[in-house]
Amino acid sequence: MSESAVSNGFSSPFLEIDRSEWAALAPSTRLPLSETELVQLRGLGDLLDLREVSEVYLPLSRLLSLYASGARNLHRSTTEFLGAAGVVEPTSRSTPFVIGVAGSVAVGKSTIARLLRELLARWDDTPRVELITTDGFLYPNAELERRGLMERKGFPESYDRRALLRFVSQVKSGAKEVRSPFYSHLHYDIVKDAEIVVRQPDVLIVEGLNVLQPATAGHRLAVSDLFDFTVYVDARTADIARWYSDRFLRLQQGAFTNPRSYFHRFAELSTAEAEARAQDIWKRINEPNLVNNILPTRARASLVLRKDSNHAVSSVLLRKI
Ligand SMILES: Nc1ncnc2c1ncn2[C@@H]1O[C@H](COP(=O)(O)OP(=O)(O)O)[C@@H](O)[C@H]1O
Ligand SMILES: CC(C)(COP(=O)(O)O)[C@@H](O)C(=O)NCCC(=O)O
Repeated sequence: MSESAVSNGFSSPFLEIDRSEWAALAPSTRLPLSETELVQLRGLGDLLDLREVSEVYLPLSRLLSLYASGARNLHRSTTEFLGAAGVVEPTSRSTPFVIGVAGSVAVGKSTIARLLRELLARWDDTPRVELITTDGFLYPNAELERRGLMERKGFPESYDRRALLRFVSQVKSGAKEVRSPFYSHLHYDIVKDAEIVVRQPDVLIVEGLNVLQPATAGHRLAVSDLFDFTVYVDARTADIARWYSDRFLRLQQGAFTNPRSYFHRFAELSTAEAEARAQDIWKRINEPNLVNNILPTRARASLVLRKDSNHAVSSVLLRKI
């Protein structure tokens, strides 16, 4: 374990835990996930194997469930304290523990968020876990076009940040049922009349590129102010660019062949042309967003997962408590 240097010369707020130390944390409990369940969670990747799950993500899910129980205990004690003076109802219910998952396009956020949802739900303290992605809060394409932002999809200004903040505030304050709009990667747009409904979970995971952004001038709060814990998924930019391109090529041979896909016009490209197209989108949109908007938020995370070129986590940076 060592002090980390994600901090511009200041004494680092993080403890850096290398892979083998972190793996030693894996509880002796049996992995609460079968091989079949795991296969369903893999998404498009082949490397997310049982070893990675048990050495990295199982301890992480345990740590998160400890933080969630800690928050619930704190709520219980403060309710008792404030309830004695009649300031709050003694029966006031603990509100959901909210986890943000941030990082570049194609770094593996959705794979990790889906896995954490499954693992967390298997711990006794956090059985009800819901997951939303911030793409549901992108402005619809028509509005992005009106604002001249079609080339900036995924940049902070391409989201309806007020609606996202309202959504998470409502979940966090214990509302019975809260609705999020739905974004389709197939249509590359918000789908009218579709929605995701969140009903008082124990844990809400909010996954998205920009969830760690602080409030901008003139705004009192950002969604990051409502998180109880945040995870930043980190890797070398050149590796992420390759993962982006690999995923693009796989989609080109799969989802893009669907005539309803926004990217159907790319289905007939040769591999070299498709690769060039992926690199062009990466260079014009996703890399500048990573460098200018996403990376600068890394030091705000509660925990940073550092991945190697094959997606294996090489170290974990945990904010000192
Ligand atoms: N742990 C992993 N092992 C192997 N491949 C992975 C892993 N995580 C993600 N991938 C692959 O990397 C690409 C990007 O992952 P994804 O979760 O879709 O990223 P994001 O949600 O950040 O855009 C996908 O092709 C995915 O299958
Ligand atoms: C939909 C996204 C903005 C990601 O949104 P998120 O859920 O992280 O808020 C991104 O996957 C995307 O489509 N970016 C636009 C550039 C591109 O097509 O890769």
